[in-house]
Amino acid sequence: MVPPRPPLPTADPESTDTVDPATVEAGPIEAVPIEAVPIEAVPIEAGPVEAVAVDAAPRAAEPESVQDLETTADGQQDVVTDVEPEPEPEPEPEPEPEPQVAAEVYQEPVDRPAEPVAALVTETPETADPEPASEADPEPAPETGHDSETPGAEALASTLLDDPEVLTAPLTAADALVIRGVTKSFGDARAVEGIDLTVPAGTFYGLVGPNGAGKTTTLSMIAGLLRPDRGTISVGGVDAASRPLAAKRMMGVLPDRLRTFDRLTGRQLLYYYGVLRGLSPAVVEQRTADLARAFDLTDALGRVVSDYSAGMTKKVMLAGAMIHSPRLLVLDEPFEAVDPVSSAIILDILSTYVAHGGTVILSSHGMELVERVCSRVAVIVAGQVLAEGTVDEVRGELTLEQRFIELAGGLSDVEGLEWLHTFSD
Ligand SMILES: Nc1ncnc2c1ncn2[C@@H]1O[C@H](COP(=O)(O)OP(=O)(O)OP(=O)(O)O)[C@@H](O)[C@H]1O
Repeated sequence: MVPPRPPLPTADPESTDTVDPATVEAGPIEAVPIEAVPIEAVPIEAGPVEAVAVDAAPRAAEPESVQDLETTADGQQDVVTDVEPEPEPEPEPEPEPEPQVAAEVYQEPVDRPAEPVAALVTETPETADPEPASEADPEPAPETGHDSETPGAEALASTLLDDPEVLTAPLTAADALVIRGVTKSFGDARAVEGIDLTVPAGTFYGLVGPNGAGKTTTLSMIAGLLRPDRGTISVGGVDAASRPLAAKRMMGVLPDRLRTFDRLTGRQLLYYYGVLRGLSPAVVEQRTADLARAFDLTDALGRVVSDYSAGMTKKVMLAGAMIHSPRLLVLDEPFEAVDPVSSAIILDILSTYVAHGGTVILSSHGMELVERVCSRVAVIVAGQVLAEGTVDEVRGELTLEQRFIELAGGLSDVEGLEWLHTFSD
């Protein structure tokens, strides 16, 4: 038998439990004092973070989240996180972060698992990288071997390459990068059409081509940011499709557009670049100081990256690409917007890095620069490699710029712009 329902409560004018809104007089709202609780920055121990593989998606539909699903060859989906984050929504008005927060990151270590990051870097057993995920580097901060205010490229390159993780890295292949038959379309538009490239280890390799030729698309596929429709990419002998984590671990990437967590300070950004790549906070701190001195960013480290100039942003992201001393640097337009002094320093650092066995593949529109520093070059036009080889082989009797213009189809017709000289005022 169903028990009888209790009567519904009726409004009692004397009661304080129920209130007739019509009878309530608005009173002043009292501010309630809130006890401030200090927010601790937590150093995160985590394995290396992989770049996101994004399927062919039109630019307009690029993902907003820093997390993306990476579908593996066997159809499994992995959640991976990108070192190069996607743009954040419009910044809300918020107090500027205190510069000392970054310092607290190092001073107040809290021994607790880094759930957010650990959860982001997952791999299904089917595609799991047989190598153990690199752990936080237990080594103390390495000696930098320099006392001067500005480290020389030699010292910096030695510091970066004198990393036990790198020395034990699995790269044994003579070729740092091998690309075969790689094709990529966006809808009906074929951006890259059956590209073959071979980049020997210890090479400074230049990718040149006119606007829209497919350079960024090619570099994005190498970096694991885009998935090729067809073809294979092998990094240091590791197939990037079947072992994406192992392949990405060997790379440092400067993506085409300067999208990053720009509400962090430069120091915080480099901290996360470092720890997400498995370095200990002490090593990150040391390398941050070295890189900041080299890139003339020391005074800017405490400022939020959104306040940086384009060149400064490029430099701090370049520093982030280098901080874990990768075998291969994949750099999209590293010198664009960078001043001549900084360009010279970056070139010096990269040249010394290459001289010590590192490999650089970069895209650039600076023919003179490519001609001067690159040992090999590929000219891409309309998604195809039209010339490849040593700089001497590619340019022949011409300058690289002349050869480039020739391969790109010559100078465009400037007829029809006579109206430009009529000066409407
Ligand atoms: N996400 C995308 N969605 C649609 N089309 C794209 C996308 N990315 C590139 N493309 C197209 O692919 C082609 C190659 O572009 P890509 O950015 O690789 O050229 P690029 O050689 O790097 O050019 P630039 O020198 O101007 O940077 C272009 O036609 C471009 O419009």
